[in-house]
Amino acid sequence: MGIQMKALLLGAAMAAVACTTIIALILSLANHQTLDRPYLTQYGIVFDAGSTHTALFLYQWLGNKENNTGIVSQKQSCDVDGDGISSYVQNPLAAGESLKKCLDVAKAAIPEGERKTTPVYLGATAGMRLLGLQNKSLADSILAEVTKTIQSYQFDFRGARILSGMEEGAYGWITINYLLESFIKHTFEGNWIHPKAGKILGALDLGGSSTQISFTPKDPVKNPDSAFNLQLYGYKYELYTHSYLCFGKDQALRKLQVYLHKTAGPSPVISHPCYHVGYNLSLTLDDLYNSPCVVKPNNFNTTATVLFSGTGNSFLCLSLMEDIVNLTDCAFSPDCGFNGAYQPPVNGEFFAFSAYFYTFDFLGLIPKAPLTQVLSTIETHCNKNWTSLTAENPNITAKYLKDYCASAHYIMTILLKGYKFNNTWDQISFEKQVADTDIGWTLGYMLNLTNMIPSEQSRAVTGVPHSQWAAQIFFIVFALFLSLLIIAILFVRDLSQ
Ligand SMILES: Nc1ncnc2c1ncn2[C@@H]1O[C@H](COP(=O)(O)OP(=O)(O)O)[C@@H](O)[C@H]1O
Ligand SMILES: [Ca+2]
Repeated sequence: MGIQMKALLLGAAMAAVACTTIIALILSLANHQTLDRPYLTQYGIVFDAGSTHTALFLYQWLGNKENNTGIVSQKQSCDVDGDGISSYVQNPLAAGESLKKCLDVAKAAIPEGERKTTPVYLGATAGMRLLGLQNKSLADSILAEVTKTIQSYQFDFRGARILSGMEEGAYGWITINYLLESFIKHTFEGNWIHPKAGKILGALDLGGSSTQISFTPKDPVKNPDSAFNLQLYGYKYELYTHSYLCFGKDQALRKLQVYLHKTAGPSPVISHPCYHVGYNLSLTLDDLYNSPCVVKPNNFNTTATVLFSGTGNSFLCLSLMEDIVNLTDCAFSPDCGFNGAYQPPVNGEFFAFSAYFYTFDFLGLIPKAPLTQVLSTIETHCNKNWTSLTAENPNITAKYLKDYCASAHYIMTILLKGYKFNNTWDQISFEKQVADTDIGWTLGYMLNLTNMIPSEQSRAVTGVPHSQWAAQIFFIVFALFLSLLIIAILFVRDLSQ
């Protein structure tokens, strides 16, 4: 081949490489720009109206009119002052008022033009579930008041309602697996792939009034009351989920106080093995029995008081837990949780959040610790006297500090003996957040109600995140440079021959 022909071929090759690169760059830039323009950031708000307190979560994602499937993250959260909305039985109006501070925070965080299209949901959990069972009209009037307050803001209000226990469990499971990209994974090359089925995580949520367990069992769920079927990104999941009403941390510890009261003698001073030595708690019988989760004695004197006096006996505290958690009666044996509930054997890894996390975080056992260390840490903690415990933890409110010993033993009882993690303890991680987003049911709830998790895979393609766009550009430039280098080397070698 003549020198002229070689030069011509070389020129053509270089032009081809340059053209391809320019086209790829333009396509990449166009893709990047449609997704990264600030006005395409969309927002969504969910209130978690829990039994002990309400929190607002503000989510954001990049989206456009045609494709509402951007990657969702938490922009901000806000704690509502005061107790949960179910505590406003005497003054439902004030339940509505209590939300204003956080609604103002959200309003300030969302650009004015986006507020009208920002969906707002309020979901209430076990506190309102219990109130609804006791007095439906009172629960409805609280929901009506929170509705009025949210409607007075210029957001797109989409309703305030009480979630069922199954929904609460399933949405927590969706949140975790969405954040961990277990349903669909965004690869470096820009594709969405279905990760290995084995990487789906289970969810363990310990609230104040109820507790949920949700996971995909190895075998089909045998009890239809606990099966939750989902189709996400073209894949079907059969979830086992169960919510134990009245077995949240606070209601369980209330059951324990009532058990101690009912089994104690006539003395108004009752020993409490889960309370620290030196800690005393005085309660009227009205307060003690003021819960739909306990059975009131006949004709009791509501104004009489009892004094729970801490004895700091870790062993006794643990054994008492089996008096409030029924581990024996079950019609589905051996497929049982606790309290007679059906449960297939636990499967895979789990994230434990909410009060599971708070308790283990306080004890320094996060994200996971060997079982022997967990047991010895709990014992050491329970044996501390109240004076030294409060001195060691000046910034922790007594409201929580008094209960970490009892909560820890309650947690160990339901995890090891209730759900039967006794051989799979190392599969549980105690977590609060994934990718700066809180773990709870709220994100899963919003993703579901805004149809942001398509059931078919075809709609799953979303925007290209900035980091990936940068990587694409880098590779294109690098490929161009490499091609030119190779061509130049060939050319120089040819000339010198
Ligand atoms: N810092 C903390 N330390 C210990 N427990 C906490 C802390 N913050 C919250 N909790 C507990 O987390 C639980 C939250 O439950 P919540 O969501 O209000 O109820 P539910 O989910 O049953 O409606 C409560 O038991 C509360 O006491
Ligand atoms: Ca909760």
